[in-house]
Amino acid sequence: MKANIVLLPGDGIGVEVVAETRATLDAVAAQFGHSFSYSEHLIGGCAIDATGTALTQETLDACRAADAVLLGAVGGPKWDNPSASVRPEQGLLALRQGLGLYANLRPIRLFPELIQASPLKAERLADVDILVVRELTGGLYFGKPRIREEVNGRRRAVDTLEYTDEEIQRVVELAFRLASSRRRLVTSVDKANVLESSRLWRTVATEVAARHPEIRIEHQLVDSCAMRLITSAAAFDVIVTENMFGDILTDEAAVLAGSLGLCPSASLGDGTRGVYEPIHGSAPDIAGKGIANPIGTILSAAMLLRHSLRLDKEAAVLERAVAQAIAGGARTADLGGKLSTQGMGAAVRAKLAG
Ligand SMILES: NC(=O)C1=CN([C@@H]2O[C@H](COP(=O)(O)OP(=O)(O)OC[C@H]3O[C@@H](n4cnc5c(N)ncnc54)[C@H](O)[C@@H]3O)[C@@H](O)[C@H]2O)C=CC1
Ligand SMILES: CC(C)CC(=O)C(=O)O
Ligand SMILES: [Mg+2]
Repeated sequence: MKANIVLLPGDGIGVEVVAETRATLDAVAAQFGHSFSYSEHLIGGCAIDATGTALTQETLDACRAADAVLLGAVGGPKWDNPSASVRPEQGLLALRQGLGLYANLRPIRLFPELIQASPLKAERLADVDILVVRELTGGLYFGKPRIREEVNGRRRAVDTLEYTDEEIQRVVELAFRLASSRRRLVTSVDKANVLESSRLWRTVATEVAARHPEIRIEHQLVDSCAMRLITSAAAFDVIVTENMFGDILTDEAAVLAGSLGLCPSASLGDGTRGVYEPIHGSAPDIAGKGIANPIGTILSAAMLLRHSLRLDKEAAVLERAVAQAIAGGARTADLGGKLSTQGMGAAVRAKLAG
């Protein structure tokens, strides 16, 4: 098949992990006789430097016209001035909103050979297989008003956590659909003991659950959820939650896997187009050294093959190649190894045909 893929490497290690993933997608295409064409566009800090804005209309239009988008990461110290009027992260938020990608699927799966890479005891990690469905275009990252001002000599700032019932319903509905082909448990995470928006979330989640009697629902407060992710992660199947809660809980859950650099994601809306990106950021502490782990991005590309291109077999072959490379001892520095980003990509490609 022919597919038009937009690459948005972004900033920092985003550039390094996307380059390695493109080479890996090319290897998949060659193996199965597909033709993937790529166009590369700016987002984040590099877009601010070139154009003054973190997401140009040109980049957004290219993404709208593509079959799928592969993104690295945005941000870095160069653009971190708290008084700056434009920030790299705004580009990513605008892209997600502009493409209507309201659900971010973040699977947390463990490779048995990496159990020792996690600081947690092995017995806490047995049977962990979690899918976090993070709401992506609402909640605290998008609510209005958003204010920063000075009033009577005092500095004041406001962020707003706002949801409509429709925004909650569509993402929770998706979580239930996904749970139906898994272990049939949805954990809806909120802060309903304090937040009005969470009480609406819990009410709507309960209404959605009533339409899916074959699937169990449990409600969990976000603070105790953070604790259970460490003490009893295997008890979770699908977690569905607010934008910022999901952002934070998934970085925590990455510790179960052994490294933030291993974890992929798919940002999806109602159609087949999606944005696929690792859950990590631009990692300024290791950027430019060629040592970032590309596996989170390569596994995001596998999600791209499955969700946007409907290439289930190719996705499975790529995921198997990653598993075999890791089983064969391939390790970047975050996993205690010595492989470079390119070395890890090459180790995966070496297992593709096998
Ligand atoms: N989706 C995105 O584009 C995201 C962007 N960011 C941005 O990234 C910048 C840095 O944020 P941080 O809080 O430092 O989070 P980060 O995720 O960039 O890094 C956290 C830690 O994990 C390590 N790490 C991350 N990815 C890795 C990989 N692939 N291989 C090996 N080690 C890896 C880093 O070296 C660092 O020690 C900020 O500007 C932030 O806004 C943060 C999260 C998501
Ligand atoms: C806007 C992003 C920087 C938020 C984030 O950390 C993420 O999506 O993982
Ligand atoms: Mg994050």
